[in-house]
Parts: sequence; C-alpha cells; structure tokens
Amino acid sequence: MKVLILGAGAVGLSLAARLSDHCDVHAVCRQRHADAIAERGLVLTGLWGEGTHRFSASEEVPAGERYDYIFITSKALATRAICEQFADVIRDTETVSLQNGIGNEEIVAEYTDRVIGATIITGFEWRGDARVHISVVGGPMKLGRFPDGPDPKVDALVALVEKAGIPVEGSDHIKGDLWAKTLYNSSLNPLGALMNVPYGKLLHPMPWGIIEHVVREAYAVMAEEGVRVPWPTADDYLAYLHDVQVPSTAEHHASMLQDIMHGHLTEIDFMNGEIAARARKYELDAPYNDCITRLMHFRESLLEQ
Ligand SMILES: NC(=O)C1=CN([C@@H]2O[C@H](COP(=O)(O)OP(=O)(O)OC[C@H]3O[C@@H](n4cnc5c(N)ncnc54)[C@H](O)[C@@H]3O)[C@@H](O)[C@H]2O)C=CC1
Ligand SMILES: CC(C)(CO)C(=O)C(=O)O
Repeated sequence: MKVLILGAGAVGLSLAARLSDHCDVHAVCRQRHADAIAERGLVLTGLWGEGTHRFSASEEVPAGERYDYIFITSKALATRAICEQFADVIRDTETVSLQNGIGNEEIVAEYTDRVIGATIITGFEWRGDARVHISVVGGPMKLGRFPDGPDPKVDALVALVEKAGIPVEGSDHIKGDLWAKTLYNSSLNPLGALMNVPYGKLLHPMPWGIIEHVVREAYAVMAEEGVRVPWPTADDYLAYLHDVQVPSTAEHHASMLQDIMHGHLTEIDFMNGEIAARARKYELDAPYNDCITRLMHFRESLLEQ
C-alpha cells in the first residue's frame, strides 16, 4: 500500500512515522524537517511510543508516483493551496482530510470525488525539527466516507492505521464526528487563546456562560444539516464537555494560543466562523460564534503591527 501525506507537520509526520513500518509512505513537509528525517529520522516521544522512524520526505511529491491513499494534514487555512498545488496527484485518488474544523472535506471534494473525513483528538507538540511529542490521547481516530455511509476503501484504511498501532474506528457518519470535534474545538480553542488560559479555567461561570451559547448555536445549525452527534441535545453535550472532556484536558493550552504566540493566523474561520456563516445561510442567529470569530480576527490583526 502506498500513502502520501501532504502538509505534514506535527500530526502528519507522526502519522507517517507510525505508518512507515507497515506501508510505503512519502511525506510532503518543510525542507528542514525533511533534512532532519534524512539525517537521523523522525523522533517520536510520548503516548504513541518512543522511537526514531525513517521514511521518505521532501517538499515535493516524487515525479510520476501514484498513491492508494493521500492524507492532508495541514492547518485548514492551507487546504485549498495544497489541493491546488497537488491537484494532479489528488485527482481520482482516495484523499483523507485529517484536520480540525468544518469545510475541509468540501474543499477536497472539488479536487477528487473520493473524499474521506477524519477526526483525531490527540495532542501533538513540536519538540524541535522532526521531533514530536504526543501529549494526550482523548479517543480513537475516526475515519469515514464523506459525508457518510460505509465503504470498503475506508475499512482497508482503518485496518492499516490499526496495524500501525494507532487507536482508530471506522465511522458511517463522519460528518457527525467532524461536528462533534468542532463542538469541542469551537468551545475551548478561541476562548483559551483569547484569555491565555488552559482549558480547565474555562469552567469558570463567566467563560462557561459563553460556551453554552456557542454550543446551542452550533446545535441549531446541525439540526438544519441533519447532522447527528452522540449527544442528542446541547445540554447533553455541555454536560459531557463540562464533566468529561474539559477535566481530561484541563492543563492543555489551545493550539490556537500556540498559533498566536508564533505569529500565525488561526483556524477560527473553520470553527466558530463556519458555525456563524452556516447559521446566516439558514437565517439563524449566531451572535456568540460571530463575536468570538471577530475577536479572534482582531487578535490576529495585532500580530501584523
Ligand atoms: N497538533 C495537535 O495537537 C492537533 C492538531 N489537529 C489538527 O490537525 C491539523 C494539523 O495540525 P498540526 O500538525 O498541528 O499543524 P502544523 O502547523 O504542525 O503542520 C502543518 C504543516 O503544513 C505545512 N504546510 C502549510 N502549507 C503548506 C503547503 N502549501 N504545502 C505544503 N505544506 C504546507 C506547514 O509547513 C506545517 O508544517 C490542523 O487542522 C489541526 O487543528 C487536530 C488535533 C490535534
Ligand atoms: C490536542 C487536543 C486533544 C486538544 O485538547 C485536540 O484534539 C485539539 O486541539 O484539537
């Protein structure tokens, strides 16, 4: 089996490392990571096991190669640029978006009709060039034909990922899994970044009151789109977020905070921004998601000054 990983950073290089013992992998990443991988391998530490993994990596796709599966693992902001740059290799190929947010799969679907959605609730942290630490595992990776339905090609990919020792499940309704992950990210990431606090602090009644509205607005949009998540009502999800998800990642700092600290733009438009945009489309009100999106963009605008 041949796998290509495009936009390989912390998530993509870790995935490439684990898959590399079980299939042929090439990762398209920044040159400094490719150089470090060629010199001494990708160093993985933490919950996916400690070790050094060697695989093929460069800034380009090797000429003339075709792949059984492609993963896109860039930030959502780069999805379209990556699809444009690698349109020839993506065309007619099974392509997985392993990214946070809502809307990546729709972009990928403009370039191939074989789209697989994926979610991952695992913490990947840079520890230097081609060095990644896995800090938290909050559940299995989910893989499913986008927008939904069972599919043998997805089953074969699940089997490969499982063989590589990564916790994974197939999903018949990946659209629901993507929204479930976005409920978590849109509740915690921007407020954690704006307030510069770890997730646990967001249980304070002030931010929690905002989170309640973020989730209720998202549920109204999900109802319009026929999306099912494991929690039938917004209150059910809020209880799970409050009692299970936040406590198990209480010390975690949002990746959006890391983005801001490194002077990067964030994925806000694919999270709260997408909830607000879809609400507008259905003539619903989503003032809390809209307000958070504006605040995050204001925060981003300060980076340039
Ligand atoms: N890091 C984490 O703990 C988690 C991340 N995610 C999601 O996974 C996705 C990837 O996140 P990370 O790996 O942390 O991001 P990252 O920033 O470490 O990696 C993305 C890589 O894409 C590369 N890239 C950007 N534009 C490119 C282009 N046009 N061509 C080629 N490469 C390009 C960048 O150089 C970067 O190395 C995001 O959607 C993120 O929200 C999801 C769960 C956890
Ligand atoms: C790293 C983690 C688990 C945050 O808690 C995550 O999945 C995300 O930020 O999307």
